Amino acid sequence: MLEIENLHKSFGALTVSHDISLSVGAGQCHAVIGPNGAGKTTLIHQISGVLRQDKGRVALDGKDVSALSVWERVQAGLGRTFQITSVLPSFSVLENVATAVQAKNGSSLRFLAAAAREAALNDIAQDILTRVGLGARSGQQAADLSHGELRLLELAIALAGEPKCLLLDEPMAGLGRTESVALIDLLRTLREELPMLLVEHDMDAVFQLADDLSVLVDGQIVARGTPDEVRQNPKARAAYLGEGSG
Ligand SMILES: Nc1ncnc2c1ncn2[C@@H]1O[C@H](COP(=O)(O)OP(=O)(O)OP(=O)(O)O)[C@@H](O)[C@H]1O
Repeated sequence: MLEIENLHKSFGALTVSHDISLSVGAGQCHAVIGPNGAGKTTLIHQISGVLRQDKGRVALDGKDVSALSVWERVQAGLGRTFQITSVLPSFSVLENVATAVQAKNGSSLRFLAAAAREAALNDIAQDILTRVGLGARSGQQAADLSHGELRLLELAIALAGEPKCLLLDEPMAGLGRTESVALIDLLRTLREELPMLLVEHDMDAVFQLADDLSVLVDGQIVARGTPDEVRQNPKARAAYLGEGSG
């Protein structure tokens, strides 16, 4: 579903992505882990279109999206959650999601009268909110949500775009234990129908969610495989898991 081929990016003399290739298949979660400064954010930014790669290619569902803008990639089906929140704080929770539903489906609902269109958008938004566990919070102003609820709202906004693949950039950041467990459960359910590329520091989340793992160090993938394979890989243990290579 998502294919990254030989992505290469330098900032001046510093090469931050060295010919990175990886793929995310249908129904799969592929996680990228690595120490601070390894180049994870730079990689995600090239995939989402925030940064343009020097070389290489990003393809979504067989279509080359390398030259598209961020918004064009979202329209092509690349959903993403942001480390910096994309929520509109003065809007209600429902309005935040309904706005995203409208951006995706507005033209298909244009034949409806205004009131019916609004009801249809709200119904779709409410279903998505229920799915992520925020159904009871739809009338709240987004500014009143807790940090954990905001992360769920971001996810709901991403789902409203009906993505073919989801980029998750540190979704567990700042969550408490209970919230993390709930989000991991939700992502496990979503993974069945929505392939994901996950960048995450929380190893509990990574090992519970990932089918495939790539370990990024100094802009290069030094190990890859299933979580169990990576756990056993001396290079991965030495580079990231904080153990000796023996
Ligand atoms: N715009 C930029 N100009 C110059 N150097 C940059 C730029 N963006 C990132 N870097 C450098 O690229 C390297 C990789 O940064 P990046 O943020 O991608 O790492 P990361 O793995 O996401 O780190 P973290 O886990 O701390 O978020 C770092 O050395 C960083 O200082």
